[in-house]
Order: sequence, then structure tokens, then C-alpha cells
Amino acid sequence: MAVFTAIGDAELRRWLADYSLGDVLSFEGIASGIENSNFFLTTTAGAYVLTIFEKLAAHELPYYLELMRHLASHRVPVPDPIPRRDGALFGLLAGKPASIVTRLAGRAQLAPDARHCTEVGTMLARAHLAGRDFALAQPNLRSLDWWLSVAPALHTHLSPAERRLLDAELATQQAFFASADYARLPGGPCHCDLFRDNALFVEDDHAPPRLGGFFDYYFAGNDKWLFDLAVTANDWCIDLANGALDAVRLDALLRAYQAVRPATTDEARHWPTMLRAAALRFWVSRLYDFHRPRAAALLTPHDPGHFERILRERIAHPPTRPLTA
Ligand SMILES: Nc1ncnc2c1ncn2[C@@H]1O[C@H](COP(=O)(O)OP(=O)(O)OP(=O)(O)O)[C@@H](O)[C@H]1O
Ligand SMILES: N[C@@H](CCO)C(=O)O
Repeated sequence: MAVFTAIGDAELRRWLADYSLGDVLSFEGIASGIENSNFFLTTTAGAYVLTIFEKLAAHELPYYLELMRHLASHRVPVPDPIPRRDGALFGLLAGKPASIVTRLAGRAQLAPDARHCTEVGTMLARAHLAGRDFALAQPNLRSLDWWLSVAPALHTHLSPAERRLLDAELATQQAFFASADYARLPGGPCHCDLFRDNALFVEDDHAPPRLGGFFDYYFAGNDKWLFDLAVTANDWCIDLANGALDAVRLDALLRAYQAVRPATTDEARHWPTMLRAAALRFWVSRLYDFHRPRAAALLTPHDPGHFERILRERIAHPPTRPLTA
């Protein structure tokens, strides 16, 4: 159950007085999710999601909420934060920052096929281009500097073989990130966590699946667009059992993405290394989450072994169909 903070009826109504959203028709906790308390809220004005931020502090929210607002205003389907009467995109509820965003249509598709990957590729490229004139900037806080900072604490939990893999890959990525080629890679605001469970699709038997939108922008940051694409490919276009890339889904993702934003020559050349960087990112964060003492030990952390397998797989078998510029 991922409602960490319960909200009473009277408290909700008091809080909603700061919004122009009409009367409450329904309000229910959302069971999934591990970071925040989320609720579906329906009012006479529409359907929304209310999020109480359990970890992020108020000063950390503007980048994420303003980015979602910016993308939504460029017709990228993402939750659009609803301003309060005073214009603020969040307020305090039960002593924690909280916001209301529009509810996207659809359901998560955890077994995507090429059609879903095409939808995701098109919209990811559109989101990248739409982010170009976003005024705020914040680096991806889960990038190389963070991997390097937590690696020493992870060492004690790793086998000698895992330690060798971690150290060797960190060295590879440090050299890559320091290169002139890397500096030339284009970038901007990125989702940085676009997994299957962070997109919704409207599906019925009579029409191709249609993307309802991307959500969970709370790991977003400015990064290389190629990194975002690699994170996405490493989740949407793999055989979950062994981490191997699925040629059909990968092809669909890359074609659709590049129909909107063609890759540069540098991006094409460094695609295999970026797929490794994206795998390392989640191996490190999952190790970190797995081994750090958790106050709320109610929730099962994600399996780090999954991304260790993906990383080994990307090293042993770089993609046979590289990005073409
Ligand atoms: N704007 C939205 N529109 C429709 N459904 C949403 C929206 N935001 C969240 N949801 C639903 O709420 C669920 C929980 O949200 P989410 O995954 O963002 O949880 P979280 O705890 O904030 O993050 P995490 O994924 O890191 O655990 C999602 O699986 C999705 O079904
Ligand atoms: N997508 C991340 C969880 C953070 O949202 C993972 O699978 O490790």
C-alpha cells in the first residue's frame, strides 16, 4: 500500500479551498508506487492525481513541476500541474509538499510490443525537442557523480566479480563522460526513468494502442538525450528474462524516435557505450536501495541483479543494429 500519509475528508476540503477545482466527487488512495503518497481525485472540474511528496523537499519541486507544465503546454502528454488560486504549483498538506496534476488516460502495458515502442519513441523525441526552450536547468542527480559517490559504500556488499565489473564500468564511463565526443552529444531536460511502469496506453480491440502519456518525472534532469533513449531501450526493448535486446521492439523504438529527431554521428557511434551507462545507472541505484537501511521496510526493493545482467549483456553483445545517423 503506497499511501504513506492518510488524508481525512475535512483536511482535504480545507486544502482544496486553495484551488478552483469545484466539488469533490471521489478521492481514493493509489496502491502502487514506492516514492510518494498518490490519490485519484475526481471533482466537478475533472480527473486528477494528488501527490504528497514523501522524500522531495519543497525547494526541489519547481524543476519537476515546471518541466511537466512546460511539456504539457507543448502538447506532450504528461501530467499537467494545476496551479492554486495564488498561482503556486504545490502547497503543504499534512506538513508535506503536495501537488495536484491532471490524470492521464490509460493503463500501463507491462508486455509491450513494437506498436507500443513506436508510440514511446515518437513521444520521447517530441518531449526532447519540446524541452529545448525550458527555462530551468537541473542536472540528472543520478548520473556519474552520484554513481562515483556511492560506489565505495556498495563495495562491501559485492562479490569480487561484481566489484571488478563495477569498477571497470565506472572507469569506462568516466573516460566516456570526459571525452570531447561526449561533450558534443545533444541534450536537455530528460525523463531519465522512462520504464514500462511510467507510461500509460489507451488500448481496445479495434484500434492500435495510443499513448496516454508519460508520468513520474521526479527523476528528471538535464542530461544527454541519448542517455534517456538508452534508459528507455533497456527497459522497453528487452527480454526481461535475460536482459537481451529484442531486435523488433528496439528497431521500432529507434525508427520512431529518429523519424522525429535523427541521431547525430556522435550519438550513433556511442550508442553501445550509452546503453551500458544506462544499465550501470540502475544497477547502482538498485544496489544502493537494496543495501541501505530503510525506515519503511514495508516495500520490496527492485532486484539489482536484473541490471547487472543487462550490463554484462550490453558489454558482451553490443547491439548488432547500431543507431544510424
Ligand atoms: N498523472 C497520472 N495519471 C494517471 N495515473 C497516474 C498519474 N500519476 C500516477 N498515476 C498512477 O499512480 C501510480 C503510482 O504513481 P507513481 O508510479 O508515480 O508512484 P510514486 O510512488 O510517485 O513513484 P515510483 O514509480 O517511483 O514508485 C502509477 O502506477 C499510475 O497508475
Ligand atoms: N525505474 C527504477 C525505479 C525508480 O523509479 C528502477 O526500476 O530501478
